[in-house]
Amino acid sequence: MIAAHAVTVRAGRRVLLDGVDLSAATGSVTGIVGPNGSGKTTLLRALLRAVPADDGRVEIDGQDVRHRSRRWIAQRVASVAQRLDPDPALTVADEVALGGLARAGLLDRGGAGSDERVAAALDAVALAHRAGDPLAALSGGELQRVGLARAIAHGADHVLLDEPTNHLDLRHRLEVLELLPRIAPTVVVVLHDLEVAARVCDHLVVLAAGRVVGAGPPADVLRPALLDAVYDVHTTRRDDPDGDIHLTFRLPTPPATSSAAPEGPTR
Ligand SMILES: Nc1ncnc2c1ncn2[C@@H]1O[C@H](COP(=O)(O)OP(=O)(O)OP(=O)(O)O)[C@@H](O)[C@H]1O
Repeated sequence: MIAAHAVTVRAGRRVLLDGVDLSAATGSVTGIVGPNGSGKTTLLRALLRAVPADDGRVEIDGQDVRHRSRRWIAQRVASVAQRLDPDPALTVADEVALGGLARAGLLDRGGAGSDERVAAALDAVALAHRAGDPLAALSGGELQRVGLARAIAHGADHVLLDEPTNHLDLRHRLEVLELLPRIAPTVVVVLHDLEVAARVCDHLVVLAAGRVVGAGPPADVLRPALLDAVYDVHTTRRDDPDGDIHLTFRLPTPPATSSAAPEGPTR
C-alpha cells in the first residue's frame, strides 16, 4: 500500500500539488491522469520522497516516509522515469542489475542483482538479445524497456511508472501494458491515453492544476462532463458490452456567432 494524504507541494510561491489524496492498494494498478503540467510527475516524486511534501504525508506500507531512510524507501519502491538517463559506460545488463542492487545493497552479488534475475527481467521486456550492448546504442523505446526491466529486477513491492509506453511502438506498447499488473504488487502509473488507463487500471486519480478532481474506478471517473472540463475538449464515450470504454475527443465548438446583420441605427 502506498498513500498520499492531503499532500501539498510548493515551489517558491507556486503550489504544484494542493491537498492531494491517493491510495494505491496492494494488488492494484492505480493510474494518474491529467493534462500537461497538472502535477502527475510531481505526485510520483512526492510518493518517493524525491520532493518533500510541504503539508500532508506520504505513507508506504503504513509508514510515514519522513521517518524512514532513503535506503528503506529504495528497498521498497522502484520508479521508472519518463526518460532513462543512460550512463554510456554501462551495458544493458549492468543497468538492469543496478535495479536489483538498489533493493539488496551493493554487497549482495548473488542475490537481487544476479545474472538470472537480470536475464529474467530482460526477457520480460524482450531485450535479452541486447544484454551486452552499451546503453548508448539503444533507441528511445528500447531504453524505456530497459528502465522497466530495471524495475522488474528490483523486485520492489511498489513500482511507480511515468508514462511507461510513450516511446513504444504498437506491439511493445501492448506487451508492456499486459506486463504492468505483474510488475509489482502495487503499481502506480502516469498515463496520457485514457482508454489505455481504463483498460489497465483498477483505480484512477484525475489531476487538474495540482488538485484531485476525480478518483475511483475508471468507468465512474471517465465521464465526458469531467473530461470536457479538465482537458477543455468535447468528449464522446461509448461502452462496449465487454466493458471496454471508447473515448473520442474533438475541440469544443466555439460559441456560435449570430449570422444576423447587426442592427443599424433606426432612422
Ligand atoms: N521544481 C519546480 N519548480 C517550479 N515549478 C515546477 C517544478 N517542478 C515542476 N514544476 C511545475 O509544476 C507543474 C506540474 O509539473 P509536473 O511535471 O508534475 O506535471 P505533469 O502533470 O507531469 O506534466 P506532463 O504531462 O507535461 O508531463 C508544471 O507547471 C511545472 O512547470
